[in-house]
Amino acid sequence: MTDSGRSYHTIGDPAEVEAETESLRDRRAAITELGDALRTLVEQAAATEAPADELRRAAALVREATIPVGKQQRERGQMPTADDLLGGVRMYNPVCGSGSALAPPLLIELGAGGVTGSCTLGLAYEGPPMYAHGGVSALLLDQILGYATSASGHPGMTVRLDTEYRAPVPLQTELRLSAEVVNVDGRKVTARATIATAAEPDRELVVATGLFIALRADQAIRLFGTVLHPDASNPAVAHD
Ligand SMILES: CCCCCCCCCCCC(=O)SCCNC(=O)CCNC(=O)[C@H](O)C(C)(C)COP(=O)(O)OP(=O)(O)OC[C@H]1O[C@@H](n2cnc3c(N)ncnc32)[C@H](O)[C@@H]1OP(=O)(O)O
Repeated sequence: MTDSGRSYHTIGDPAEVEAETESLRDRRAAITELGDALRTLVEQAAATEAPADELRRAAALVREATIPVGKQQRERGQMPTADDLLGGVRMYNPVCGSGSALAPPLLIELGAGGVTGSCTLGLAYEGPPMYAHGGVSALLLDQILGYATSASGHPGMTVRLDTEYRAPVPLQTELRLSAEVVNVDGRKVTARATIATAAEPDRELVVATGLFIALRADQAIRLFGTVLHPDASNPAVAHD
């Protein structure tokens, strides 16, 4: 991989490939390190009771931190160079990505017949006092439903998400999510997912049913062509 990280699917000397792999691993570790620091910042900023002068000092430090991070930015049509779209590596996914300050992150594992997830939501995700915002629950559920449909061999896009809030989701509490595909009808895939606490995994706090539609080839190309099929029109592809 080049230092700029623009191309790591290279074929060549094994030693060089190993070095590239190590470089990619190191960059992903650094992205995760920054993500961890940002998550701590976001959580502490949501919980802070510090006085105004301390908050202004912190704001100045954060503004300074944006300088090195902002130096090399990608465009919308470019995948992050640390990602592996087909391999399922999405470093900045806002639910699972270890590089995303927005992601709790949700850790997802593939299991027999479905997928399970775990995370703990801090005060930054608060909706009703002490409990998670309902939109955050829907976000987690949409993601794990998407994983379940993909893992079953029927990837698609969400066209409908029905969410039933049975009890509030507590913050600062280890959560367990699970999802499984319940029906496949041509391009339409239906899956069910739940949120519970780790302490009471059978007590369903939020239950969602998602309808996913598998994209036709022409739709996939129309929506994602530049990133799925890199060519000369794709600014994400290095031509140097
Ligand atoms: C391991 C790695 C993991 C990786 C895991 C990654 C997980 C990511 C999870 C995140 C998922 C997302 O957020 S996805 C982002 C949010 N979703 C979107 O932006 C999707 C926006 N929607 C669309 O672009 C479009 O609806 C398409 C392209 C998906 C489908 O369009 P289409 O092909 O024209 O579909 P269309 O003919 O209208 O409908 C096909 C069939 O579905 C039905 N249908 C369509 N919409 C609905 C609906 N809302 N409610 C009920 N039924 C519907 C129609 O009646 C029809 O049934 P019949 O007549 O055939 O019976």
